[in-house]
Amino acid sequence: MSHCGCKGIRTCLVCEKEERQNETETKCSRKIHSFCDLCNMAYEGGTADDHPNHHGNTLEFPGIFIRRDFISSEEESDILEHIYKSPFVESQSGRRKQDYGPKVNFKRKKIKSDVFTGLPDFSRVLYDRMKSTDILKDFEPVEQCNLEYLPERGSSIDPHFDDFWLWGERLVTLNLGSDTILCMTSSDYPDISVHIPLFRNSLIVVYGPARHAWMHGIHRCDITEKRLAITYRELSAEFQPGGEKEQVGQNLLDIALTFDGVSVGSLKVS
Ligand SMILES: O=C(O)CCC(=O)C(=O)O
Ligand SMILES: [Fe+2]
Repeated sequence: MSHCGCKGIRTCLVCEKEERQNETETKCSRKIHSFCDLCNMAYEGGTADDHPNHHGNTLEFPGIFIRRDFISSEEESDILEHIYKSPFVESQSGRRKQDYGPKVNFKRKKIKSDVFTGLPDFSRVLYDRMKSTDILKDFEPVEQCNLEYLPERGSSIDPHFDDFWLWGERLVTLNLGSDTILCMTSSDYPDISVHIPLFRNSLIVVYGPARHAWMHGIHRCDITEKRLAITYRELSAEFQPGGEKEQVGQNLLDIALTFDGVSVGSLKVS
């Protein structure tokens, strides 16, 4: 498991380090709580490997589902091989990305689907497997984003909420390449952060309070080896059957599930 220095101790050294680079921000003194997917509980001061010998105060943390070994190592190699046949585009905070989805202006609430050719072929088998787990049996992804994190580029993702207007309840991520930690923070709990283990080849579903009440991010120092995250998103109620924008949603879904897509960055701009 990659190590950021804040595991098992009470103060978040990551935030402290970032604070030292920017003296104007207030010092982070959040107490780390490590989420254990085998107990569905977070433990103050714990680490991802403690189970079953946990100690420290407990914190319930609903809205996280983890399926370890969702894919095998052979499948991981195959998927990565597919991914690296397509070009990446530079993204923020040292990340690179590949997008399979509509072009969206979240501020203006505008969606353009003409650049969207569908999810990639290799996602078909993952889609079928996702739907065979109870929590995802009605999951219909309309967007896939592949994010590459590299330690030498200092890749990270700042704490954020994924959009609520277009994207629905469940955020689903397949973790490839290496382990890392998803750090959850909430302004309602200024004294704590919750560390969710993202095991290599595991699938995570973020939903409920973990989706709505907690921001998620990944610290730079938790990326110690190359990591590739594949995130699938579903539509919000407004774009689902019975919603005001049902037709727009259906159109996106029809395109997505052709599994004939090329990443948006691969399209020739005329
Ligand atoms: O890399 C990850 O696992 C998280 C990515 C993420 O939060 C996002 O793309 O919105
Ligand atoms: Fe996110």
